[in-house]
Amino acid sequence: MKTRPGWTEVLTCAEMRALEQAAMDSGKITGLALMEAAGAAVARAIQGRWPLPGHATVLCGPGNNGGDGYAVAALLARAGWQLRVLGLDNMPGPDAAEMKRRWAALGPIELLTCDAFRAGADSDVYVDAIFGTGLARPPEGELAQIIALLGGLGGDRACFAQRLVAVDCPSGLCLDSGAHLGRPRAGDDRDPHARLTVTFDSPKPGHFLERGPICCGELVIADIGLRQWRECDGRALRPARLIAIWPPLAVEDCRAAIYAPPANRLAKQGGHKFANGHALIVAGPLGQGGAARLGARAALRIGAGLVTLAPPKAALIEHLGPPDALMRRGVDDDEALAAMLADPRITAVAIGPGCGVDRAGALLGAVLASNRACVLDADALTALAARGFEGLHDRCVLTPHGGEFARLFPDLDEKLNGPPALRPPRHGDAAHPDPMRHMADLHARAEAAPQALTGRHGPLYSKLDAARNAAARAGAVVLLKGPDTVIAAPDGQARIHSAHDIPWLATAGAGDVLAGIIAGLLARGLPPLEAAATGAFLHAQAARRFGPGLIADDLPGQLPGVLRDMGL
Ligand SMILES: NC(=O)C1=CN([C@@H]2O[C@H](COP(=O)(O)OP(=O)(O)OC[C@H]3O[C@@H](n4cnc5c(N)ncnc54)[C@H](OP(=O)(O)O)[C@@H]3O)[C@@H](O)[C@H]2O)[C@@H](O)CC1
Ligand SMILES: Nc1ncnc2c1ncn2[C@@H]1O[C@H](COP(=O)(O)OP(=O)(O)O)[C@@H](O)[C@H]1O
Ligand SMILES: [K+]
Repeated sequence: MKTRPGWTEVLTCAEMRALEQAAMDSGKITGLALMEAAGAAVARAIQGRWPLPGHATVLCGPGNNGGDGYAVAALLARAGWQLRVLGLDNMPGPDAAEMKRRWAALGPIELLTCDAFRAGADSDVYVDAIFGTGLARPPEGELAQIIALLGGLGGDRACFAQRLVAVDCPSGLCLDSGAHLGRPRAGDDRDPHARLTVTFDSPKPGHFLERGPICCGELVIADIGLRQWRECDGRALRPARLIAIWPPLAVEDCRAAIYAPPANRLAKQGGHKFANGHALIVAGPLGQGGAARLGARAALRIGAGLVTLAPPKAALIEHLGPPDALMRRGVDDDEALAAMLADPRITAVAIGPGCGVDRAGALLGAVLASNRACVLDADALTALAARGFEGLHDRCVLTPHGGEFARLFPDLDEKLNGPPALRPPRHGDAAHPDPMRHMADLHARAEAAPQALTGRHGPLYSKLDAARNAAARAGAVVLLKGPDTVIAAPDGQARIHSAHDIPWLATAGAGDVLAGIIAGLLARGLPPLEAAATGAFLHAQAARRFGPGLIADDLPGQLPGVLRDMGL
């Protein structure tokens, strides 16, 4: 798969383990060196934010995450910090054991118990190195109570939130799903909230999904020496099936994507407006035209060469106002729509916003039969749920919010929102005898059957799993909305866009604008996955640029500024 520069690659926990194992097996890099680099990255991040040495409490768990903790403690102590280290009396793996031994030469290790933790003096910084990517089941007993203490149970939240530094993740967070194991999926007050999370090599899905962005605080992605190895020896391992759109890093990519010459066959018409495509936005009956108009305006602003709004003839009168650039044509039934779509210059269709379920159901067949790139949103999704997926193709983009997703894919929604389905105890991914082969197998399986990959990654069924399964089943791109928007293609490729920083985007009509932006990008010839992912990013950027107080009508007008801010 071609990865464009500027996108941040995301690795599942299994992929991360396989990568580390392959690097170690190559003989070019040792586990101890990786752990030293990980510890150094965390210590550096702490010293960058607390420049004067102070008092730190480091909580070390039973595995390699704990090993990182001992490494951090040793480095901070050497830098003049006063340390208090709490750990377990188990025998960790060899690298963590070595780090523990090194720390033990510098200072004591108290047993990690609730009482000991509570009894200690107040610290400037608390380092959470209890669990990282190896969390396999909900924390229990003493460790669960300590994690709850970190969450600020008893009104201490503010006390910890500003002082908690998480190694890889706040403990208890599942780095594949972004949910806390053993806690309500929506999160509760006991989830630890870090000021800062330092992760290694690549972010994991859980940093962006569900509770992840809320609980991780500032996210630092530290190179621990795997980058160089990956670029040389590890090329074949490129696990780029999953890519996050992360606003600061996506800019270059959007520039390429939007202003690359349209890939559609009309490109040969050079600078003609048709070279930028023609988007058709289907509208609904009289009195319900606002949603489609919002979409049409967005499609124009994002650069579709022409945009036609198609309400029933009787509703044309509702659309007499601006923008004058918008064309209007009455379409009463599927025959009229099919006749209109016989014009090959129409390069994309959006149907659903304000359409009415009956009208959407009546017109859906003509949209799909035209084989055009299309966005199916709102009422078209409800109609689709009743009609079934027949006729969908790989240039369709479905844009459900959670409720529409549940109507379309009730069983997947049940898995996502029902009682958490824990995977059996660890897969032993890292212990695979041939990690190179293992990574290749993971990806070969995903090529053959994308759904085979899901459920293997983490203890919990994630929003990413759900979107991938849905896309594979529908044979279309699925964009599952929310503060974390997941976009998945039938071949298993996926993107994540995190919009936790812009809660004001959750406003009536915002989804209609998104449908219009994606339709405009499709009309311009962007492939469906790129149109959906780039659209989600630009939509969110428009909301960021406007700020609180936003209503959906404000979004299209922000798009020129968003493009300008990106230097376009
Ligand atoms: N070389 C490398 O690989 C590098 C790794 N790095 C670091 O290692 C971290 C991953 O290390 P990890 O795989 O050892 O997992 P970790 O998160 O420490 O926890 C696993 C331990 O916890 C246990 N356990 C799990 N759930 C439990 C529960 N509910 N309650 C109680 N116990 C539970 C589990 O036991 P088990 O499931 O086998 O019974 C196991 O003992 C990663 O996040 C990064 O920080 C970096 O240094 C870079 C180099
Ligand atoms: N909490 C949130 N923070 C940021 N964005 C959100 C949040 N919740 C929803 N969104 C985004 O707001 C938009 C709402 O779309 P949708 O639910 O279709 O609304 P409507 O049907 O009113 O247009 C989507 O782009 C979604 O991803
Ligand atoms: K941790």
